[in-house]
Amino acid sequence: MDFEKDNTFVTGRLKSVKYAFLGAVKLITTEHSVMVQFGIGIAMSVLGFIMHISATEWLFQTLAIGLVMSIEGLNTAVEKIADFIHPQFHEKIGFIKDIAAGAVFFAAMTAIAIGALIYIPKFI
Ligand SMILES: Nc1ncnc2c1ncn2[C@@H]1O[C@H](COP(=O)(O)OP(=O)(O)OP(=O)(O)O)[C@@H](O)[C@H]1O
Repeated sequence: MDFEKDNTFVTGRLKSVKYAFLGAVKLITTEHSVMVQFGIGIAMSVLGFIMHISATEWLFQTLAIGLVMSIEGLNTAVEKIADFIHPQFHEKIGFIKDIAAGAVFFAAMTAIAIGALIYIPKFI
């Protein structure tokens, strides 16, 4: 069955936002890795309120949470495409999945560094 694209400017954009929101809900409710990242994001936000972090610290923390969840979502999409186009073992599929996971690693290390810079001085 062909997918009919809505090319109207206003309704087309509104539908894109709706599909994007539904996609975010699908990510959070079906993907364990995204559930974990979402849970960590909520926990860090609660900690931010408890520790009364500054506006600048909120900016960096919010960016870090968004960065990790976005890259994790894209990594999940890459994994799904890879499994769809080639479910069997293939060296190149392994390489593609590894480098997509590597992108999550960069984002996660950045978030850990930001978290450490914000909270370690408050605990020592
Ligand atoms: N079809 C395949 N061919 C070759 N290697 C694969 C294949 N599928 C997975 N792998 C290897 O296994 C690793 C994990 O793949 P998988 O799809 O389970 O990702 P994951 O990060 O564990 O998934 P999830 O995010 O769902 O927990 C990949 O990074 C890759 O090295």
